[in-house]
Amino acid sequence: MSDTLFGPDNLPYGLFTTPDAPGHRRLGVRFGDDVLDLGAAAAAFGSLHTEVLRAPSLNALMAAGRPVWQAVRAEVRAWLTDETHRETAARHLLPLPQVRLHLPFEVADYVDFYASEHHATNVGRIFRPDSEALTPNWKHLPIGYHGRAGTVVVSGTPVTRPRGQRKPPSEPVPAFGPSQRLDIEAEVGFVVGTPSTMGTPVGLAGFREHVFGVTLLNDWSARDIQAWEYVPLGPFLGKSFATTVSPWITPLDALDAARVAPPPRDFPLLPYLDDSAGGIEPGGYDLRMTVRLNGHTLAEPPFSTMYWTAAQQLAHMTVNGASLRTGDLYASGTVSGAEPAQRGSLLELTWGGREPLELPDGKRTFLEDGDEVTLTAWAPGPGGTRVGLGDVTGRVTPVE
Ligand SMILES: O=C(O)/C=C/C(=O)CC(=O)CC(=O)O
Ligand SMILES: [Ca+2]
Ligand SMILES: [Mg+2]
Repeated sequence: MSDTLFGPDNLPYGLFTTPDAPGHRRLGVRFGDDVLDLGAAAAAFGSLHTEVLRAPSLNALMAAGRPVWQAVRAEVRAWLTDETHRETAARHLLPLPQVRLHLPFEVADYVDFYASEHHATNVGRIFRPDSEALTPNWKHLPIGYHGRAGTVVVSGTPVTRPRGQRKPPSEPVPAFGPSQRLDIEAEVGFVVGTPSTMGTPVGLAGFREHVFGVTLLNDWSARDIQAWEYVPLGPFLGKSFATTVSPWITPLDALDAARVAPPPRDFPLLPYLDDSAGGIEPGGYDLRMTVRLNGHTLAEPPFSTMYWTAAQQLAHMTVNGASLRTGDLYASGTVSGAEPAQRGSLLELTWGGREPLELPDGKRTFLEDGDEVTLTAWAPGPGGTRVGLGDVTGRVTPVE
């Protein structure tokens, strides 16, 4: 078990059904290549938290708050690892191939940030070659936009090629049709558990109290639709057709050994974003991501290079008094490192489609029908172990 990505220091949460009871959604914890049926195990062990663990989504546990998250995590770990409990727990373990995984929580609001300096610089150069790559606000606040919560889907859900308006600069009027520049964005999503009160901002120190866990996320993006529609209000239909998340939500506590300081800041930050003061935990996470297209590795984006941290994004998102709801999902923004092989989108990897990638199955700029994209990631765990994030996969299907 020591070299698994899903050992006793990880224990991510998911939601599953079995073929004999397809309508009965059950919470599970991944352990190696098995799923622990949480509700059944909780009842067998007489857990105080049986009710939230028998709920048909993660929202009840997420809303219960950090003390309950910590208590449940300690219990589950004991069930799976203590000699006295293992026999009982084994009765509630199911092999992964025998279950179907579902979107594990009800998404409330969905927000996407733009926090990689390398990504933002690359996109600025590609989309706005005649302007400064970074806008004047970029290093003073984490830029974000509101996405579409209802089209967040679980890994494995097919993604239909979106249709829309597109207008290359060379054309006088827009045309309508299937996107010809369908892209991916390799991101990390943060899932809010504990809600907050309207009018009361959540400071940097509130991150651990409010954020339940982490998921990999693919922010599918139609670059031709996006480039024509986004001025002046930002991304809209170019991104709202689908966003894929992992079926496994990794608890923040599983990523403690992966915490790192973010890159040095180029400007002093306003107090509500300033994490250089004493007493604030390092806000970065050392997550090593891989992007694959039809099995070929395209890039290895390093999350540790993100300029803005998830704690700063949460503080910014609430500084105006906006409240948090259980199930709010906010994404980091595309993760791109300094090296070309660390870029988290095809837009950057092919420099706007001008430099096709040479793959074993031919040249590639943007996604073709039938393409399958997979994001994976792991983080350093305690004592030299590794903590895996759940994979995020999606295949592009043609539009009728
Ligand atoms: O700079 C732009 O015009 C647009 C950038 C994006 O694609 C928005 C986005 O999703 C941000 C990100 O993933 O980092
Ligand atoms: Ca994005
Ligand atoms: Mg999206």
